[in-house]
Amino acid sequence: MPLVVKICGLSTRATLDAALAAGADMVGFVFFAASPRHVDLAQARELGDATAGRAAKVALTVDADNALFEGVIAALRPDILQLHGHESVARVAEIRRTFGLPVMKVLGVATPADLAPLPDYAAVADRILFDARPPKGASRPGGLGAVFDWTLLRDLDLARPFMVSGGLTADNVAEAVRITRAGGVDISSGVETAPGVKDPDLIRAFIRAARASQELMI
Ligand SMILES: O=C(O)c1ccccc1N[C@@H]1O[C@H](COP(=O)(O)O)[C@@H](O)[C@H]1O
Repeated sequence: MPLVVKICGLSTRATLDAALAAGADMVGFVFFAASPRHVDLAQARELGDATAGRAAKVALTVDADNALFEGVIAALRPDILQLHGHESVARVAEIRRTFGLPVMKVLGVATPADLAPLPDYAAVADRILFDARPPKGASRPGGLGAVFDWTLLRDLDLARPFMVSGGLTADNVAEAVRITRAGGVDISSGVETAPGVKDPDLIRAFIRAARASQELMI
């Protein structure tokens, strides 16, 4: 299976176009006001229209209520909902049922204990995304450029597709894929020159390195 490459936190037409032209499989848009990558609904509509079938659109939310989902879905028309907060297993199932869209639940990882809820989430989510668990008091639960110990995912036996994120760059993505055998990779900070400022050259370099990492595994 080809590696799924997601570029997240896109907020301008130029960087979205760079990600699409470079062959991103998924493009992510952040709906979380405290994030430097937050987009409003008008931006989401414009960026969503520009994506138009060239990649899967992912709406990233953090403990969102149904009203926010309704607005985001109407504006962006996402293909996947990324749940990056403390959504319970029941809430994940409810979101999936209510909005009729695939959901990708994020699990923050720092120690083996963080993987304990994995079977329950895997039973209700379409896809799992592993990210570094944010430090206490962090201003946001992701997009911090923090790496976790990928060996915690070694030999993972999961009945769902899973992706890895957290501090990925063009330089370390091959190692992350080699250790975790993830089916996909997701990046935000590692393709930026400052928080929220995406760089087309870094986007291209990351996608190239991610694709090359898979060739190394065959
Ligand atoms: O990008 C953000 O600001 C953000 C805000 C709230 C939740 C998640 C966020 N980002 C996601 O975190 C992971 C890892 O990002 P990074 O590559 O370490 O910067 C990724 O899914 C981002 O989209």
